[in-house]
Amino acid sequence: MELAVFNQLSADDAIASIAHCVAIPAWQQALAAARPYTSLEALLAEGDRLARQWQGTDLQQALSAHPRIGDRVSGGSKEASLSRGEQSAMQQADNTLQQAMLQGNQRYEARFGRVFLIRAKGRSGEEMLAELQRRLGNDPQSEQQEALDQLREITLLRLKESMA
Ligand SMILES: NC(=O)NC1=NC(=O)NC1=O
Repeated sequence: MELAVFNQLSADDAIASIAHCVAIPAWQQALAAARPYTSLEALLAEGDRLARQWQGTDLQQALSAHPRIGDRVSGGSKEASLSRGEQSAMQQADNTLQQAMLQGNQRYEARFGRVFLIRAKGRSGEEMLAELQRRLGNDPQSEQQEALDQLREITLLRLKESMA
């Protein structure tokens, strides 16, 4: 969408146009409320600033819209199609990698009590598995911060794409 179009939408339409970036209504509302933006850079900077305020509860809220890495992403929603694209590397993964990722995801969920979240775009399956193994060693506080950073990366990539 053109930035100029985004700037002049109604509040509800502006919120709806960026809702797929992350399932955190407060972020969507605040980003829409800070319009008009003079440039894409200004929009991305505000999206980043707002995302740096996220806490654990925001992470839980957002994870409802993020399928496990490697799971078949079903559904026709915009989020589901974005996830399928972002996680495309896992589609080519061989059985061994798929199994290792599934096992890693289950270990991660048992340890941290939530889905493992990683910015998948641009990463191979092997890279994501390595990151999963590394992060399994994190203490809960450090891991929450890493997950929040990854959520912010995914969100800003989606925001940038939607305004391209
Ligand atoms: N569990 C996940 O990390 N999911 C995802 N990462 C992405 O980059 N897109 C997703 O849906």
